[in-house]
Amino acid sequence: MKTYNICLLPGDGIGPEIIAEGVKVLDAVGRKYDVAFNYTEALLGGIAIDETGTALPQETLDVAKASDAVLLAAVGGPKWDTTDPNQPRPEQGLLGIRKELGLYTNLRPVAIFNALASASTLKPEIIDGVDLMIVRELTGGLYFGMRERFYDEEGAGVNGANGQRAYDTLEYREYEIDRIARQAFEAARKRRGKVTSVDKANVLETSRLWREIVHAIHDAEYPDVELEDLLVDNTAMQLINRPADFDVVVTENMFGDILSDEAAQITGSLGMLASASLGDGVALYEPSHGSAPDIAGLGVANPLAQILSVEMMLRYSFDMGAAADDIHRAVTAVLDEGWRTGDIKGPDTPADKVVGTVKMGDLVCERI
Ligand SMILES: NC(=O)c1ccc[n+]([C@@H]2O[C@H](COP(=O)([O-])OP(=O)(O)OC[C@H]3O[C@@H](n4cnc5c(N)ncnc54)[C@H](O)[C@@H]3O)[C@@H](O)[C@H]2O)c1
Ligand SMILES: CC(C)[C@H](C(=O)O)[C@@H](O)C(=O)O
Ligand SMILES: [Mg+2]
Repeated sequence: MKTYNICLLPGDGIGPEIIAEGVKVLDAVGRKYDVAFNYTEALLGGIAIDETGTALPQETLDVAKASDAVLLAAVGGPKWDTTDPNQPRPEQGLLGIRKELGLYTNLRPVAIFNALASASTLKPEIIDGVDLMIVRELTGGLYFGMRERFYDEEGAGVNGANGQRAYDTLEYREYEIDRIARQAFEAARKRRGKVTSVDKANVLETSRLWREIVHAIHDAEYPDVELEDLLVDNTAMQLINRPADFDVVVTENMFGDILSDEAAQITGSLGMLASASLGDGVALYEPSHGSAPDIAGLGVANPLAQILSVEMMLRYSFDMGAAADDIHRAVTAVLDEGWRTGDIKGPDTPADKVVGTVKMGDLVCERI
């Protein structure tokens, strides 16, 4: 029997609740296709800080690197929120594992499930036909540049300030832009053949370099793909104005973070947005949303972004396209039958169709 080893990182908040549903779905697929999934759970984020003092313990990294794929839920929460730069933060664990595993490509598919059209913030005629893929650069930019907090004389005393100062740096190397641009063009060739490259080239030097490199690769190797440039502020507006016009959207780390939460709302909820983080080795799959501390422990979180991340794992890491299709079909069927978690229910959803995290996972498994 084919066996895959999966590193599980439940993390914090709703993390343990939703990852359990992802595992349930994997097991359902395993039974159907006679494949065994072995799980090794490891610590990441706030729980890792509590138990080991660091958000990314070496042991977690070792388990992740030795696995065939990593399934992550979410990290963070108010318990560990601090503005003290000397205190560990859960998010450092997430950024650390992305960097250590070299996961420079983050794919965030924004597809509409027809049954959820009424859950979208946007009008039905605007979301009709929306199917876009955000290709977010994940290991560079502002998230990983030099940063510092310090005191300096200049600002001290002005309006009573005591002179604190801080900076973050936004930096990109040519090869980092080159490789993410290729990922976007390759994705576009498998989709509808269009790439929108999002930057802020009217202001930022990194964006001007980004634009030059994206165009050079396009002209030399992907002339068959349609390429458009769009400034990030305009993109934020166009995403809710004409979302169906986008196919592949490629952008730097922070713009991608912001635009993907915005795009999630087109689908109805952040609880629907899956993601795959890919590099040259083991890949990591996680929902795009966070640990949702406001609903943690209540059993009401939507597990579908996690389950759809499992779908991506089967497709990208295990070459199990048929099983991935089964998951997608099962989720579609459950939604078509009217089942909803709280975040995607509409004014017309009957109360007996509103289910919790575990029930939603069960419904998907039954249809696999
Ligand atoms: N990948 C990650 O681990 C990740 C991603 C984003 C935020 N975070 C962290 O999560 C913590 C909370 O951040 P936040 O509140 O800004 O963002 P969040 O994504 O956790 O939540 C935003 C809103 O969406 C809702 N939501 C999110 N996922 C949901 C789901 N599956 N089902 C139903 N509703 C859902 C939440 O209840 C909340 O109202 C912070 O510590 C943040 O740093 C982690
Ligand atoms: C938690 C945070 C560091 C993370 C990010 O900004 O990358 C999250 O918002 C995401 O979108 O995965
Ligand atoms: Mg985010």
